[in-house]
Amino acid sequence: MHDGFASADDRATFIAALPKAELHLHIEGSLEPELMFELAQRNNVAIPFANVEEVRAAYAFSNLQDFLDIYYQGMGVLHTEQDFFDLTTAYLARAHADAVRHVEIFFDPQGHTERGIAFATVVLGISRALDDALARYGITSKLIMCFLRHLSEAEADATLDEALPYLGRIDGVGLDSSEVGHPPSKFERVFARARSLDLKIVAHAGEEGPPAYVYEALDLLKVDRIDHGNRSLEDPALVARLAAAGMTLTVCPLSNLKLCVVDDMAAHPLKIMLSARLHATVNSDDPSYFGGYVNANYQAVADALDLSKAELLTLARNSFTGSFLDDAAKAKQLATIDAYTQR
Ligand code: HPA
Ligand SMILES: [Zn+2]
Repeated sequence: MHDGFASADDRATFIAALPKAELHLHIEGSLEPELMFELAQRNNVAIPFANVEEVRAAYAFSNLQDFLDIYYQGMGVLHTEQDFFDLTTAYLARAHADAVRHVEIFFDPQGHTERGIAFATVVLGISRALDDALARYGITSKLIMCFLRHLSEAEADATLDEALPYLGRIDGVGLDSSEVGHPPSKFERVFARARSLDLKIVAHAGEEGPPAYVYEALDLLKVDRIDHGNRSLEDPALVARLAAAGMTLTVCPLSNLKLCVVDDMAAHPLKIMLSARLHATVNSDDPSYFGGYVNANYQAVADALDLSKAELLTLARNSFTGSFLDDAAKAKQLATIDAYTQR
């Protein structure tokens, strides 16, 4: 019935402990309603919800912008270094429970500096939690600073200036927020500067935006990975190019469903991506808002698309090969997958 598995339960058990990396996770999107209330109280911030149930009920989105409006409002409860530490620590405990061995975390500094929170407060809180997770769980990490694409390139440039003292802890830069109307070309110069600083480069492209935005991410920003990339499938030449380049796509199934990028999980393109030899990975994006952490994402697509053991192993392997770990660390992680398969 399920290729490589005796039953659906057997597959769920396999997914639960499968060693994996998460490469597309906005730390602000892991803010659970319970912590939102706790921090609102701690920092004396008013929130327009009476209880956790009201917050969850507000998480019904018909597109990316619907979500972003509530996401930027939610992050308003984060004020102190301890808040960012607590947020990141809570995510890492969930990641550990999902057999995540390596994480590459996005953060949105402009969502905080715009509100008067110091850049240092954000980076120091997040990175202290990342250091703790290495000691506590052995989870390794990279940190990726995203520019908000609805803001100007000059503002992104100023944010890169603010990051300069912290480049020892920041591994890459990304591009997120409202995609349509804000093509990668708008940020060509600031990404060139980031490359000159030896930062890794990623960009959200082809989530709601057209294939042309994916081409721009490749040709103008010179990305090392594409975040989402779903709409690449509309352009066979682009698919062939991404496959030939071994370009990793960080795909987010529950996000795609909640933001109506797909109408139904059964219509999710993940299996088509794998058949086209695209280096797809599975990730949670904003797990608190989209209804599940990384294993829930694997499980949802596995059920809807009846993924085989071989496909699940490919996804987990892709998560390490597409990571920014060095070759020795990648080899070590891939060996843990081989050992897992042979149990
Ligand atoms: O899925 C996303 N897309 C664009 N911007 C975002 N910021 C947080 N999540 C997202
Ligand atoms: Zn994202």
